Amino acid sequence: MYISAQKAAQIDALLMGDHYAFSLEQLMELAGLSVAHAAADYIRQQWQHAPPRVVVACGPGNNGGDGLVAARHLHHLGFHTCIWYPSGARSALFTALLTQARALRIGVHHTAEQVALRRCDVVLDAIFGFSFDGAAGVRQPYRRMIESINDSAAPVICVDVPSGWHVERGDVHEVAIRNARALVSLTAPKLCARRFEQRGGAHYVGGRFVPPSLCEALDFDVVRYERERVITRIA
Ligand SMILES: NC(=O)C1=CN([C@@H]2O[C@H](COP(=O)(O)OP(=O)(O)OC[C@H]3O[C@@H](n4cnc5c(N)ncnc54)[C@H](OP(=O)(O)O)[C@@H]3O)[C@@H](O)[C@H]2O)[C@H](O)CC1
Ligand SMILES: [K+]
Repeated sequence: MYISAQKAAQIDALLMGDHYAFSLEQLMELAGLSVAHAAADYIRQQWQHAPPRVVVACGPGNNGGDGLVAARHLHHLGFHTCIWYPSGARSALFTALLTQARALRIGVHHTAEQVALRRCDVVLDAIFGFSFDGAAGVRQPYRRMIESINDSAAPVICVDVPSGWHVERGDVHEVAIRNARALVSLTAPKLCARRFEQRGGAHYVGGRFVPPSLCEALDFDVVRYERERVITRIA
């Protein structure tokens, strides 16, 4: 059920290989849509009367891309959303995702000061996913970003892996997201999700697009989803 960082990368490579032929754009859209639905589900359960502003903190890789997509879907689901994106777009895909967000008048900010994170906000953590390497610490500006999220004491919903956590061993690094309340695992939970569950966090899985034959080939469980939902809550 819980997979290593290596297996997560293998799943991605197979999905985008000749046999399944998904594009990165497709996978990111499906991932971001799942994240938005899981975040909306969690927020609606926790804040019944005054939905908070959702600050989507995006890192430099595809985890950040999932965040850019999720911000747009959260906007369509009725949430007040803004994007915190310190890096520049690294490809035409990211430029397009930023353009789509701006066209919806979603604010795109570069610095902590511009975002002005408040205790009553919810942070969607899309800083690092399964390719994070914490051996030499977290490089700037992401170190500062994680520290200011921790300082704000805002509750955090994490995309795929809580940022700064070791993908397999969990919360073992000095600089890491501390106030993680919910986790949205994409495709299949990574090993660190076990530690997350042990702390009592809400755990969702999104990935209702993974061909069962791929689960069989790489020996991981097919996730069961109810009715037409794109996510399922497993803890
Ligand atoms: N299968 C799916 O459902 C899909 C999941 N997706 C999401 O993609 C991420 C994995 O994306 P990837 O681009 O491989 O990597 P990350 O976003 O996790 O991070 C890579 C970037 O982070 C930088 N990095 C790594 N370590 C550090 C560090 N210690 N300090 C600072 N920066 C760091 C790294 O920089 P390099 O210079 O080292 O290259 C990268 O820029 C997965 O988790 C899902 O969320 C996809 O959307 C596809 C579908
Ligand atoms: K993350």
